[in-house]
Parts: sequence; structure tokens; C-alpha cells
Amino acid sequence: MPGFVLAIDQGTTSTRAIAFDDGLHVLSVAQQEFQQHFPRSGWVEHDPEEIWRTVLDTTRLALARAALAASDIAAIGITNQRETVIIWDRATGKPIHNAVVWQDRRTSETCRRLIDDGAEDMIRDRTGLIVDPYFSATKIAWLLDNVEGARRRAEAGELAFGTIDSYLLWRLTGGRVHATDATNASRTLLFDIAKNDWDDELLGLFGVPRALLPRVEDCDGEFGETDPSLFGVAIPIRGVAGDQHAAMVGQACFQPGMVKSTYGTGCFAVLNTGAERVASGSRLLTTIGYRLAGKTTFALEGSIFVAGAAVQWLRDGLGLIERAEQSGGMAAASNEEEMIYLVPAFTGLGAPWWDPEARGAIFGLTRGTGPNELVRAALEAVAYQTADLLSAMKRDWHGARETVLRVDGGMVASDWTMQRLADLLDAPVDRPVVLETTALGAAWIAGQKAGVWPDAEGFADRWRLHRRFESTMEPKLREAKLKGWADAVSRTLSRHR
Ligand SMILES: Nc1ncnc2c1ncn2[C@@H]1O[C@H](COP(=O)(O)OP(=O)(O)O)[C@@H](O)[C@H]1O
Ligand SMILES: O=P(O)(O)OC[C@H](O)CO
Repeated sequence: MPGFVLAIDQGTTSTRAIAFDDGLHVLSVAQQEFQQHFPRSGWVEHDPEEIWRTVLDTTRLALARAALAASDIAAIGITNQRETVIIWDRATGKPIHNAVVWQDRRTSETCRRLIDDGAEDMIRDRTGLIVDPYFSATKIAWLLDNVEGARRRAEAGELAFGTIDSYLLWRLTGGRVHATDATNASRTLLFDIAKNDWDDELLGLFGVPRALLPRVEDCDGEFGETDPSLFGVAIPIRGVAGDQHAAMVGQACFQPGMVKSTYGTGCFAVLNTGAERVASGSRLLTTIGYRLAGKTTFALEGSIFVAGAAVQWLRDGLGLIERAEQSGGMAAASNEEEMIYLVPAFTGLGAPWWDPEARGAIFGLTRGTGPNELVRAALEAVAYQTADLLSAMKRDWHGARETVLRVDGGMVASDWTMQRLADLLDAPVDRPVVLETTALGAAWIAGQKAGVWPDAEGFADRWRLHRRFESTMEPKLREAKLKGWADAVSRTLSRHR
């Protein structure tokens, strides 16, 4: 049997397909960006047909670049932007509306009402999540209530709901499979993470008919085969996981207490809590880390909405840099005596604050503040926010006391940022050799299921460190900086206004 595995990584701004050889090395990468639609302030949509085209194109291109035929691929693994909602017609496969993206805030009012009605505790107990427009359930209800005839058709079983993985499975299998995996289901607000099943009371509360829902498989469950007309022969789909869960797997964070943090557009830190479903007292999310061969591993997650996006803002919004790579050099050249703080609450604040109304702010401006200091503040904001998440994790769970952070994502290319992260966390930061950890995680789930790749232990042995960053900052300076950040955040929160 061939040992090649293909990962499809369907992200928020681009789709990537990556072919791996039997030694788990990257053979080829194909990537395509697609359009972001902002029909109103705070709304974010994607065109599902365009996403599907990028999946087909990048998959074909990755195969061609690696000089592989579809018959060489033992298995496909899918990983995806989470929470984003698509509803389509079961008969024609046509979506009834654009995808409503995880960043979309159109259901803030509905969420506020649910909180006012006192539903938050019950929802939290069952799903591990906070009531926030970020998650899928209120977006599904919005589509059913705002697309002509959708609710009636959903109740009659004519429509199907899916997160992106589910929609891609449907398209890849020629409409034969309507399924998702436990990690994606755990982000909908409709899934009981202890019972591993959709919850009827939550379905009633959010007004979502059961007939819409996909069946839920383990990450290495039965997902069918690609339709032979797509790539020439049928390829088995053997793995599915949400992107942050796949990154946790790709970083081989298999032991309780291990943490990975991914720095892309946003930042998502995920702590493995093993078989323990830890209830957070700090408004972190309790979520399914991964579910393999019938066994659930739980996790605590902190979600930060703006990380690399702040660097993009320095480039595209302020014009302070031309390329993201310049930011580290400018931060290094800044005057450290200028204590300046940028709180990048461009779209509200995520964990542990969950303040959708907060907006960004800069504190500590003096006549000595210049571009270098502003750039440093944007990079430091990422480190401060990670520090907030890790302290919340340590408060919430005894197993999180001694943490080494495994990092990945576009921003970790910046040595300056990684050093500052270690300094402000006062903990080691490990950057691996392979930075395509999300795709690697999805590929590993599929490859081990297909029997062509090593088991978890063998896979963990192959994780390779590129560089460890250790803290060198004076404790007094760290304390002063963290205190300054805490003040800056408290003055940014909407209740302060
Ligand atoms: N050298 C760098 N220094 C700082 N930020 C960087 C650097 N390289 C890339 N970035 C930032 O990383 C982000 C891209 O990371 P990526 O993992 O590709 O994101 P995503 O998957 O969310 O699209 C961009 O926001 C970019 O500004
Ligand atoms: O597409 P990314 O990498 O920005 O990840 C998005 C997350 O899955 C949203 O929860």
C-alpha cells in the first residue's frame, strides 16, 4: 500500500493542500486565497462554491507538484476553520446562502438575550462553551429565520447543515456522506461533549431541527471515499479535525499538561487535559481536543481574535511596514523605556474577557513614541494575551503548572516575537522544525488510520525542535510590563466606557 497522505487545510483566508511522503515529510504544497465578503459592519461571509473550487484546484495541484497520482494516496485528512456555518439543499447540493463565518457578529443580540434569560450555565455545562456569536448555533438559527422557506424545508428534512469539514465531505463524496467529527461538533453549542451526542434541549433552545444535522464520527472515523470523477480514482477519507485540534495533534501534544499555541491571523492556545473535562473558572473553553478510536481527550482553549492581524494592520492600515518580516527588526530597535501598550480589540476581545463590544486602544503615548515603539507594542500584545491565557489555564487546572509552549503559525517566524513571548511568560517556547503542524496533524490522523503511518508514540518521537527560546528578562521588568498590560486591558473593556 502506498504511504503518501494528502491533507486539505481549509482556513479562513486560504485553502492549502499538502502532500506528505511515507517519512511524514512535506512533498508539495498548493495554496489559494479566496474572497472575504463583508456585507455589513461586523458580518463576514464566504462563498461555499468558491471554497469548493479552491479545494479541488489545490488538491489537484499538490498531487501534480509531487508527481503523484490519486492512486498513490493512501488517505486524505481534512482540517478546517471551525464554527463557520453552511446550509445546503440535500437534493441539489446547492447552498441556500453564503457561509456565515466564525468571525461574524450578526447574532450578538440573540446571544445577549440568551445570557439575560439565564441560559448560560446550562449551555456551559453541556457544551463547555461561552454564549458568543463566535459559535455555530445562533448562525444556523439566523439562516433558518432569514432565508425564505428555510425553516419549513429544514423541518421537512430537505436541508443539511455542516461546518466546513462536513460540506467538503458532502462534495468530495458526491453527496453520499453527511458527517462531521467530534471536534467540529464540539464548537457548535449544540453538542454535549460528555455524552458525545447532539443535545435535544439545546436544539430546542436554539431552534435547530435535528433533521439538519450530520452524524458525528471520531476524528479517525468512517468518512467514505472521494467520488472517482474528481481525481481519477476513489481516495479514502480517513481523518477530520478542526484546525486548532489538528495543530494540537500535529505538535504531538498527546500528554496531559502539554500546550500548543498557533499564531496566524488570530491565536489559539490549547492545553491537553487528558480524560478530565476541566470546567474553567476563567472563561476559557472546555472542548474536545481530539477523539481517536472511541476515546475522547479533552482540552482547555483560549481564543484570541487578533494576533498576526495586528501586523497586517501595521502594514495595510498604518503603512508602518511594507512586509510582516520587518516588524521584528523594528521592535528590536525600539526604545524599551517607552512603555507603550496596544490592545488590539479590533473585533472585541476573546478569552478570557469575551467582550464583543470592546474596541482597540493605545496607551502610554509620549513625544518619544515612533513607528518602532508602535510595532513593538503590536508584537508584544500577542505575548501579553498569551500570558493571560496561560495564567488562566494555571488557575483552572493543577496539571498546567509547568508548561512548555509549542508554537506554530505564520508569526512564529519572528525570532524577536518568540523571545519576547518566552520573556513575558517566563517559560520556554519551543518552535518545531515542521511548521505545517495543522496539516501534519490531519495527515497523521488519516495516515495512522490507514495503517501506513506510525502510532501516536512513534509520531511523537518524530517531533523535532528547531529552536527553544528561554526567558532572559529581569523579573522586575516583567512584573512592571504585565501590570501595565493589565491596566491597559481594564481601560479598554466596554464596561469601562
Ligand atoms: N516574520 C513575521 N513577523 C510577524 N508576523 C508575521 C511574520 N510572518 C507572518 N506574520 C503574520 O502571520 C500571519 C500569517 O500566518 P498564517 O499562519 O499563514 O495565518 P492564517 O492561517 O490565519 O491565514 C499574518 O497575519 C502575518 O502578518
Ligand atoms: O482559519 P484559521 O487558522 O484562522 O483558524 C480559525 C479557527 O478555527 C476559528 O475558530
